[in-house]
Amino acid sequence: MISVQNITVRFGEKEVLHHFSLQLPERGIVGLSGPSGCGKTTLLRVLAGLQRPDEGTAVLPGPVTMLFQEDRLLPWRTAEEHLTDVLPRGRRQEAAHWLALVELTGEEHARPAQLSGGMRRRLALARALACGGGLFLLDEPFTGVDRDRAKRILTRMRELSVPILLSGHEPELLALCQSVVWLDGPPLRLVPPPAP
Ligand SMILES: Nc1ncnc2c1ncn2[C@@H]1O[C@H](COP(=O)(O)OP(=O)(O)OP(=O)(O)O)[C@@H](O)[C@H]1O
Repeated sequence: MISVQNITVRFGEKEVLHHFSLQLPERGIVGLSGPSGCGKTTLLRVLAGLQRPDEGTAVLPGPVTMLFQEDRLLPWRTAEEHLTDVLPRGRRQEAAHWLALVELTGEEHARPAQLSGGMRRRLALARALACGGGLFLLDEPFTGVDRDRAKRILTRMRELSVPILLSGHEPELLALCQSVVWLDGPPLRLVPPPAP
C-alpha cells in the first residue's frame, strides 16, 4: 500500500504540509488539487523520495515514475527517440502506441523545438507513461493542452489501470479521476470528484 503517514514539511518558518496522511489505491487515478503554492509539488516530491519530510513517513513498496512540471525533453532527440530511449529493448515497437495515446501520431521525427508547448507536454507525458512501472506521479501533466484533448488522453490513461497521482486545476479533468485530494491548508480533505 502506497501511503504517507502524518508528514510535516517545513521550509524555514513556512509549514507547507502539516501532519498530512494519505493512502493511495493499488490502481486508478487520484487527482491532487488546490491553490497555487499549497504544496502539491511538495507532496509529489515526498512520494518520489526527492524531499525528506521533517516528520512522518512515506511508505512506497515499489518504484515511482515522476513527470516534473518542466518537460525535461532532450533537444537533439526526436519524439520517437524519446520513447525508444526509455523502453526496454524488446518493447521499442511500443513507441507508436504511446505516441498515439497522447495524440502525437505523425510527429515521430519532430524534435522538441518543432513541437508546440502542449505537444511537448504530451511527449513528456508519453515518455513518463512508457518508462513507468510502480506509482506514477504526474505534476500538472496537461499544462498547455486543450481541455477536450486532455480529457480524451486522461480517459485512455484510466484504462491503463495503474496507480497515478496527478496534480491539476481543471475541474473537468479532476472529474475523470477516481477521487480527488484537495490541499487547501489544514484541515486537508479527501473528497469524491465533482459530478461531470
Ligand atoms: N525548496 C523550497 N524552498 C523554500 N520554499 C519552498 C521550496 N519548495 C517549495 N517551497 C514553498 O512551498 C510552498 C508549496 O510549494 P509547491 O511547489 O509544493 O506548491 P504547488 O501547490 O505545487 O504550487 P503550483 O500549483 O503553483 O505548482 C510554496 O509556498 C513554496 O514557496
